[in-house]
Parts: sequence; structure tokens; C-alpha cells
Amino acid sequence: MSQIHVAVGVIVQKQQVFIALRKPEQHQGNLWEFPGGKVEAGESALQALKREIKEELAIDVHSAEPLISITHDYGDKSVLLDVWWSNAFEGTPIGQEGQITKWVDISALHQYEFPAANKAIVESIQQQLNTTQAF
Ligand SMILES: Nc1nc2c([nH]c(=O)n2[C@H]2C[C@H](O)[C@@H](COP(=O)(O)OP(=O)(O)OP(=O)(O)O)O2)c(=O)[nH]1
Ligand SMILES: [Mg+2]
Repeated sequence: MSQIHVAVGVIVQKQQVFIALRKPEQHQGNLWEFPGGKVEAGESALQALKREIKEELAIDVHSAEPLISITHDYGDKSVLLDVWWSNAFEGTPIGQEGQITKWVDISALHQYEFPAANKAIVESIQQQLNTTQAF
């Protein structure tokens, strides 16, 4: 099965992270996500991240650091999630596609239901919070 390459953004501010609820009709719908989307042909993952975050949240990501890469097979789709974190962005994130959004304390992230592939992302974020002052 071909793999979908996805750029995912962990947008951090004051120990909170911005999450959005996937629409019911989307793959892995009705679950929370970190904003992002598919990397297009000819694009780097970082370029895709900046484009998707601009399209979905109307903010400009100035710089981002790689956090973790995850491959996951959902059975109907196989994904490679290239996850970045950024606290260097300009603007106030507002969902541009009618999606429900929320700033969540990093320590409370486990209370939200994410797609299965995200378990490792949430662990990585919480570990990062515990071991560095990066956030
Ligand atoms: N954006 C995002 N996608 C995720 C996460 N976790 C996870 O398994 N995925 C999966 C679900 C989808 O199969 C794929 C990303 O799809 P997407 O719907 O965001 O892609 P997109 O923005 O380009 O939108 P479209 O082409 O479907 O309109 O990655 C996550 O935290 N954020
Ligand atoms: Mg998307």
C-alpha cells in the first residue's frame, strides 16, 4: 500500500498546544488532531507544514523543529507523519475550515481522543516538556 506523507504541526504557546477536531467525514474523523496535511509533490515537509498551517489556521510559522516521525498503518490508509513543533509563529490561530479548535495544557493532552498514530506524538510532547525548557 502506498504511504501518505503528512506534515503535522505542534503549535506551542505558554505550555499549551493548539488542537483541532477532525470533521466526521474525514479519515479518522471525530478525533482530535494536530493541524497539518499532505506533503505535495516537489515540496519539503517543512514547506508543506508552513503551507498547511497557514491554510488551516491563518498563522505564519517562522521556524519549526522536528519532534518525531511516525509510520502507522490504519488498514485503509498508511501514513508517515512528519511531526514538527513551533513556538515561533506570527498571528493568532483561528480555524479556517470551520473546525472546532482548542488550546490545551500539555499536561492535559492525554484527555483528548486522537488517532492511534498520535499516541507516540503525545508521549513525545510530554517528555519534551519534562526534560527541557524548550516549550
Ligand atoms: N493533520 C493530521 N493528520 C493526522 C494526524 N494523525 C493522523 O493519523 N493523521 C492522518 C489522518 C489523515 O489520514 C492524514 C492527514 O490528512 P489531512 O486530512 O490532514 O490531509 P490534508 O489536510 O492534506 O487534507 P485533504 O487532502 O484530506 O483535504 O494523516 C494529526 O495529528 N494531524
Ligand atoms: Mg489537514
